[in-house]
Amino acid sequence: MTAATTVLLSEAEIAACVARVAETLAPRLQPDCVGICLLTGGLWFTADLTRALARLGVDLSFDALWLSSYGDGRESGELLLRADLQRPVQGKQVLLMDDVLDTGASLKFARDHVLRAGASEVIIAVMAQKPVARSIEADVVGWEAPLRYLVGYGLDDGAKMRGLPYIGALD
Ligand SMILES: O=P(O)(O)OC[C@H]1O[C@H](OP(=O)(O)OP(=O)(O)O)[C@H](O)[C@@H]1O
Ligand SMILES: Nc1nc2[nH]cnc2c(=O)[nH]1
Repeated sequence: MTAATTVLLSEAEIAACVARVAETLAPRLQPDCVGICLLTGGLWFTADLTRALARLGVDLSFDALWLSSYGDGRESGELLLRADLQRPVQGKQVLLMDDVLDTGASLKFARDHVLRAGASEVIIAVMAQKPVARSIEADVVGWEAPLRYLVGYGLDDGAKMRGLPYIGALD
């Protein structure tokens, strides 16, 4: 563990949150639902959530959308679409999965993007949500996070710390 990191949510607590998210989502998901991971940070939550859903008998189609706005900094900046979807979502229910909902700029872009591509419904699941006023809300939230700079479980500090199995705060 990096000395300055305070553990906020342990590996076991993350697993319990993901299981709860999967149980909440499972009854809402249609057989042709397309699960979309917001890269890069959403990868870890998406991997765990898709496996938790599979344990409940839900097998999603899988795709990814690569967005970037924070770069190596700690503030939301210009939002870049680095790589687009690989599969059509026309007429389909979409499940967007990401690590954290902060200002909402990334998920708002992603939701608008898949709606423009013809998705019939968009459900948003995030591992963590910060207490910030914004124009978009998640449908299912794993953990209500404090207003701190988070790392671990996909959340990076200059591309490092994503692989930490817990969520911590640097500040
Ligand atoms: O609600 P917001 O203020 O938009 O912040 C949330 C986004 O910030 C991070 O992405 P980042 O741009 O750092 O890219 P990354 O996925 O490569 O970490 C995180 O993975 C979310 O996608
Ligand atoms: N690593 C990291 N990325 C973010 N993107 C938006 N909020 C955060 C945060 O707290 N930590």
